[in-house]
Formats: sequence, structure tokens, C-alpha cells
Amino acid sequence: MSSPRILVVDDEADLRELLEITLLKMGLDVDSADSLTQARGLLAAHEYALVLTDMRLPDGFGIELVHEIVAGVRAIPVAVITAFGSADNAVTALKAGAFDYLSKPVRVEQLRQVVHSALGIDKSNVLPRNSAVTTTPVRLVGASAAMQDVRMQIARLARSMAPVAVTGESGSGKELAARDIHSQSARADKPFVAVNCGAIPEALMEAEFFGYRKGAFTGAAEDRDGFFQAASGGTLMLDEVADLPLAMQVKLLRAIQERRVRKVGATVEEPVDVRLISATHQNLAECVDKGRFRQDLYYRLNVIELRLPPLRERLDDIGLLSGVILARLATPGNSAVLAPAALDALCRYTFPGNVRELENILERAMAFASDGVIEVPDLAMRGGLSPMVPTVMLAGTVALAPSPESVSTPAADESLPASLPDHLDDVERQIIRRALAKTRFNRTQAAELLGISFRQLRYRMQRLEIHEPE
Ligand SMILES: Nc1ncnc2c1ncn2[C@@H]1O[C@H](COP(=O)(O)OP(=O)(O)OP(=O)(O)O)[C@@H](O)[C@H]1O
Repeated sequence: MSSPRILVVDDEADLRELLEITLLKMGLDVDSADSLTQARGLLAAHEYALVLTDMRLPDGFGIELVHEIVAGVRAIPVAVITAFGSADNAVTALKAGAFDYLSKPVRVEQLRQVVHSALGIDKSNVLPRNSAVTTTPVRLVGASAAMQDVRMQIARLARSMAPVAVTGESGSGKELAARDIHSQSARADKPFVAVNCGAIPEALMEAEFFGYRKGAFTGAAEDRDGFFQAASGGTLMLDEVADLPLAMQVKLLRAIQERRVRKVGATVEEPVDVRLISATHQNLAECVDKGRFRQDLYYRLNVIELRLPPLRERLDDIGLLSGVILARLATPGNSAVLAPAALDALCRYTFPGNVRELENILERAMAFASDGVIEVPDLAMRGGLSPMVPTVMLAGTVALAPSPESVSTPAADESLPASLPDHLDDVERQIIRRALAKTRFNRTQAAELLGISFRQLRYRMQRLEIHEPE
């Protein structure tokens, strides 16, 4: 069997030679062109597994080749080589459909990574371009036109290395979409690592992202990898990316640009190969305007945007979603179905917490349903449909808790707490319990009442050991 053939398009003889030698050493066949015209001729005559093209050529720009190949019938991955510091060109090429980019000076290890990823993609990329059909099971449920469109986009995004920014309200399925992009990509057999940027204490961030060397700080008893190394060869999802502190944004930008990271306490950098997907329920452009998010990082992460529609914009998915969720929640001897009136009530609800809220509602409703049928009163939704909260259910969570006011203000004798952190934990624990009691343990609604994200609430509940009452 012959080796995959790569086309290198570059007018700089030195760089062309470096590329050729590296590719030949990798056991690949290489053709070279020093102009667009020559490249077009070769493309018409041969099959290529990958095209590597410089941006600036004597008779035009590499981006023209990207456009031509993307518009053609054969789905050949194209990677562009951009001049040092020209982030604009890289972003333009990715938006135009380039598979990836290499920046000058081209490093051999980076070139190898791009080639490996591209060849992996080529093997799975036998479907015609823009095909919605995919052999990998898609886990985002929904038959609405909006969800079909999302799935089409996911199938397309899975074939590229371009950073994707997934936007959408909390609970609308951003993480699930990111997982789908990963599992349909050539990286599927490598790790998918999702990081909640809002849940990591700022002091630990660098160590968590990049890892650390033994002895780098007190408590660093051994070398440890960070998220970047853990996701090596796979996909790193930066969830709630707007919560990253500015100092960490600078370090992250550098890691993305250089594709190298340095462990805390290390002297040398190491190459990393991850595909980045970011997500936030905030408006990142607004965060940039307000100076809370660096524009250069925004630009790097936001190359292609995937928007997940809120559940209220696809109410026709509720029946299907409810069926899937109830089937997932069912245990032997405990399953439930929705009464038609209950389904109706759900379809009239606005779901500020989206699919996660639907999951919460159905989980609670299942506990209240008699004879395995969920009726309207079993659905504890806002807007007057909620039945009264049974006091017995909440006894363990709030009955004994003093009001937060009595805790948060100093006692009359002005005594001070013996431990400020423990005292603050107590206050936080009681406030969270009150919010949970108020919402019948609907964590989505409780998070909203408290003005924090669902994940922040979940993180705090774990930390403070707050459990759902039996
Ligand atoms: N289309 C869908 N089909 C099936 N389950 C879904 C769908 N969308 C979301 N879910 C479920 O809803 C829950 C929330 O989804 P996910 O964590 O992906 O949302 P998110 O947008 O990332 O939320 P957040 O902004 O709070 O991080 C998960 O349990 C997920 O499995």
C-alpha cells in the first residue's frame, strides 16, 4: 500500500526543504509547489491526504487555495503556514475552513502533530462534505429543526481543529455539544477533559492547568500533570471561560499561541497538542468591552461559534427529551411516564434553566408520581404550578437552621467566631440550604436565586457537604 501523499506549497526553499525532510522521515510521500499555479496543477493530477500551504506566495495567497479546496468535491484537510505574529491570518484561514495552522518559525514537533491529526481525520472523513449523516451516535437529543441544525454544525466542526466557542444559556447542553464534537472527531480515542474555570481557586489555577514539579510549592510532593497534559492528543473544554481571572488569561493565551506549556517550578516548556473548545453562558464580547476578558484571547477562542438554542425555542423537543430523561432515571420497579396534561404544562413553561431544569423537574416529579404517571401537580415549576413543599422533606435541611441574619451579624455580646473560615462556611451552608428548601431542592432554580451558576452551586454543595434529603 502506498503512503499518504502530502502537498507542500511554499516559495521559500529553506522552509520547503524542512517540511519535505520531516514529512519524508515520517514515511509520507511529498510533492512540492512554489506557487499557487503549480499547486493547482498538482491538485488536479493527484490525490492528497493533506495540503500545507504558506500564506504569501508569488502569485497570490494561500487562503485562495483554502477556499478552492473547501469548495471542491474532495475533502482534503489544508493547513496554512502563517508569518510570526500574524494571528489575524490564522483566524481568517480557520474561519475559511482550514483544518489547522502552523506559525513560523515552524517547529518540527508542531508539524508532526498537525500531520497526525490531519491524517487521522482523513481516514474518517469519507462522508461527502456538509453531510448531516454521521455514523457516530449523537448524544444531543432533539428532533426540532434547531437541533438538527446544531447537529449538522457539530459534524462539520468535528472535522477541523479550529477552536470552537459554544454559547448558550445555562443548562442548554453546551458541554454535551462539546463532547459530541470530540467524539465525532479524529481525536475520539483520546481524552476529553472539561474544566470548570469558575470552580478553581485562583491561587491553584496555573498548577491545575499546566501541572507542577515536585517541590514547586509547599505540598507539591510529586510531579503532576495539569489539564493540558491530561487532554493530550484530545480535546480540552474550558467551561465558564468568562470566569478566568485576567492573569490566567495571559498565561492561557501564551499556551495557545505557542502550543507549549511550562509546569509550575519547571525550567523547560513541553509541547501540548489539544483542541480547545470554550463555553460560557455570559456574553463574552460584553466582557471584552468591560475589560474583564482579554480581546486577544477572545479572538483566539472565538474562531467558530456554535450557539445552542434555549429549550423554549424548541418546545417540540420536550416530549422526546422527557422520554429519554425518564428512561434514564428509571430503575427496576420505579419508572414513570408523563400524563398528557403534564406534557402540555411543560410545553407552556419557559425553562430558564433549560434541559438541566427539565431533568430536575422530572427527577422530583418521579418521586411524587403515583402509579408511575406524572400529573401536573407533580411538576414543581414556577408560575403557580408548584404544590406546597412538604415540611417533612425539608426538616433535615432547614428546620434547625438559624436565620442567616442571626449568624451573619455579630452576636449581641460582640463575641468573635473562633475560626473565620468555619464561620463563613456555616453562613454559606445555611444560605444554600434555604435556597434549596425554597426550590424543593431544584438546584437550577436555587442557583438562580443565589445569582450563581449551577456548577458553582454544585461545587459549593460538594465542598460544604450539603446533600439532598433522603
Ligand atoms: N439536547 C440534549 N439532549 C439530552 N440531554 C441534554 C441535552 N441538552 C442538555 N442535556 C442535559 O442537560 C444537562 C445540562 O447539560 P450541559 O451540562 O451540557 O449544559 P451546559 O450548557 O454546559 O450548562 P452550564 O452552562 O451550566 O455549564 C446535562 O445533564 C445534559 O446531559
